[in-house]
Amino acid sequence: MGDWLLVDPNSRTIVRILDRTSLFKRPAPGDERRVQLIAANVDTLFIVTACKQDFNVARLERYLVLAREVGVRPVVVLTKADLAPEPELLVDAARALQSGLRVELVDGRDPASVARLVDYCGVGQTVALVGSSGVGKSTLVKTLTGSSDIATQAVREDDGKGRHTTTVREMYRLASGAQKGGWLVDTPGMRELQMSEVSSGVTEVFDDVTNVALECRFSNCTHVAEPGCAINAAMAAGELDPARVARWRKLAQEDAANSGAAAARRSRPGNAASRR
Ligand SMILES: Nc1nc2c(ncn2[C@@H]2O[C@H](COP(=O)(O)OP(=O)(O)OP(=O)(O)O)[C@@H](O)[C@H]2O)c(=O)[nH]1
Ligand SMILES: [Zn+2]
Repeated sequence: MGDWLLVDPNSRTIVRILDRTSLFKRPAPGDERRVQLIAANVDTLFIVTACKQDFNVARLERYLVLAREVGVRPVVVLTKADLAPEPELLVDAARALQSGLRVELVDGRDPASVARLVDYCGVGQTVALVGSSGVGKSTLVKTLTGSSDIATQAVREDDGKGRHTTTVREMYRLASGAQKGGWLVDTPGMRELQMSEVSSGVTEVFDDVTNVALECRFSNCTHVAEPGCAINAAMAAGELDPARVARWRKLAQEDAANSGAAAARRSRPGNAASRR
């Protein structure tokens, strides 16, 4: 979902699908050699997390890696601001993860509070939501679409026979005040994205660590006990946070393992036996 189509206004037929500016995809369930497309042309990714128990730096970093890899702008949306004693501390913790990272603190139920997100939601903009269950994504959808009943906000799609049918409610029209805005994607597929083939995302989100790693004496340094390891030296000198280094290592290893498995699946011949 999320493709922009060039449509002939007279015949109302599709002329072509416009080139995608971004694309979230994953291995297709059931046939992992194929890819399933999840959302195209997303401009902004709202990484939704609640100020309560849900707040977790490692989880935020995972979503930041995905955003970077796909090339969409990440915005951390901290919900349930009204329930946290000192939400500003969490805002600071999130901002520290990446220079220039935008972090917005909201009470998702309050339109005045959610209004700070409208800049990302204008006409022509597509926003996608990610975040754990219960953090307040549906509540944000309701407030951002200006509807108390999101069931009425279903996307209308052409069914190919010239009639409009109402399909799955995973894409919503945003409203900025009385004006129509862009589009909001809230699909379960976004919750099942994997850390696979995201090595450039990992490198960029953890550039504080990866820049130091460039200084290691051996280019294939594992940063465990090698002589001349710049990562170990920087941790010893208090210049790198060992916890962040550990999170980087875990994500990089997870990505390498998943990416290797994905490449192996693709190279496996399909139905080799039946072709003989
Ligand atoms: N106090 C407070 N409660 C909120 C806020 N945002 C959401 N809630 C409440 O949190 C609960 C969960 O919100 P949902 O919007 O259903 O969460 P969700 O992320 O859509 O959850 P899933 O559908 O399971 O993915 C609901 O009871 C909301 O009313 C907020 O900013 N402040
Ligand atoms: Zn090293």
